[in-house]
Amino acid sequence: MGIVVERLTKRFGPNKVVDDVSFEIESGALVALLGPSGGGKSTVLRIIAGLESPDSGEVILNGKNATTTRVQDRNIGFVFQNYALFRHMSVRDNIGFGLSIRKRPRKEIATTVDELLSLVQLDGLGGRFPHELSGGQRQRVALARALAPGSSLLLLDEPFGALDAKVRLELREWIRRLHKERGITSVFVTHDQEEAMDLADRVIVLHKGRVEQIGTPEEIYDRPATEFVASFVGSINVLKGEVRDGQAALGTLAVHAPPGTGDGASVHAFVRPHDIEVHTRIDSSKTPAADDASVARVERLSRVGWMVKAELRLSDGQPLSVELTKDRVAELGLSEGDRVLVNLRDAKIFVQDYSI
Ligand SMILES: Nc1ncnc2c1ncn2[C@@H]1O[C@H](COP(=O)(O)OP(=O)(O)OP(=O)(O)O)[C@@H](O)[C@H]1O
Repeated sequence: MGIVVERLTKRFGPNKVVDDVSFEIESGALVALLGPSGGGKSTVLRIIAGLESPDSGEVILNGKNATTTRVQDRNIGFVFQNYALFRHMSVRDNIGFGLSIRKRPRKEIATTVDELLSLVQLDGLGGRFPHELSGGQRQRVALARALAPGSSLLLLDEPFGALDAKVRLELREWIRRLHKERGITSVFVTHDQEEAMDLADRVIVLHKGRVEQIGTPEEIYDRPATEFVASFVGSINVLKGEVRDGQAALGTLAVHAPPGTGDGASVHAFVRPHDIEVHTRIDSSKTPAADDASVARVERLSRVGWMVKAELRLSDGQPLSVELTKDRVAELGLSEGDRVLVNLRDAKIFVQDYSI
């Protein structure tokens, strides 16, 4: 099912929780609504589901205006964070619930439930009750239940929220698999950027009720449209400066200015920690690229898995976070207090004009 959301607005009392939100989701896509808590993600999802009505704007499902269509007529499966299973019903009855209320023949219900039990690999557990299942299993029942009525759109609101890290990863695999096998348009809400980037083929970043950016995970990561996106998704250095003679002067560092910016324009450069080269003076004699390097002091080195995070301070006082492999740190013989030379890899820097 394709979704078009057009200029949605929703207020709760004085708060504009959804503020002129528009986006399109292609049929069969796996999309994340990503943003910090309170950004309006759940409200947007609930409006698509028909559980909430917008103050203005439209929801178009499969080319038809569905803004006022009743929930039960939208053909949508919904999965919540807290499973929301019926406690007094067996797994089978939970999964078959949507079909029972639609008065489907018993035989059809039994076949569909069997099929779904095996899809979510819970064969043999149909007679259990929710309290006899683990968190991950319960969430798989919730998924199966959402799929049972043959929904062509699956909406998942923080579906992994209540689960521990290992089960979250497993369930991520589930969603990936289900999505691949069934090709159902799926939209999930998350505040976890890693989860969104890993699972979704498109990400919609929502902040304070507004769309900050829509793109593939790569676009969001490599070309953040706003400073908010840059800092929310992955870690990044923000260096502030201004354009002088076609160069973005960022304190002691300089990179190419973005096209179309004139002298005096104020710019922010976003640089990922792993896109910064570090040399020692001795090492730099082998590296011609170090000509335009800037001097920095190593303030702190800390291990993060197989990487080393180095907190540097440029000679103009700006902090700079750098990530290096352990091997590179050993090769440079780096320790805290050392003076080093840093290079920004020009091609990896995203410079934004903030003067307008
Ligand atoms: N029914 C409601 N009545 C009043 N305020 C609400 C209601 N639903 C949501 N809100 C408020 O709207 C804002 C956005 O909520 P929403 O749940 O859409 O955000 P979210 O991005 O999904 O955040 P979270 O991850 O915390 O759920 C919040 O400030 C919330 O308190």
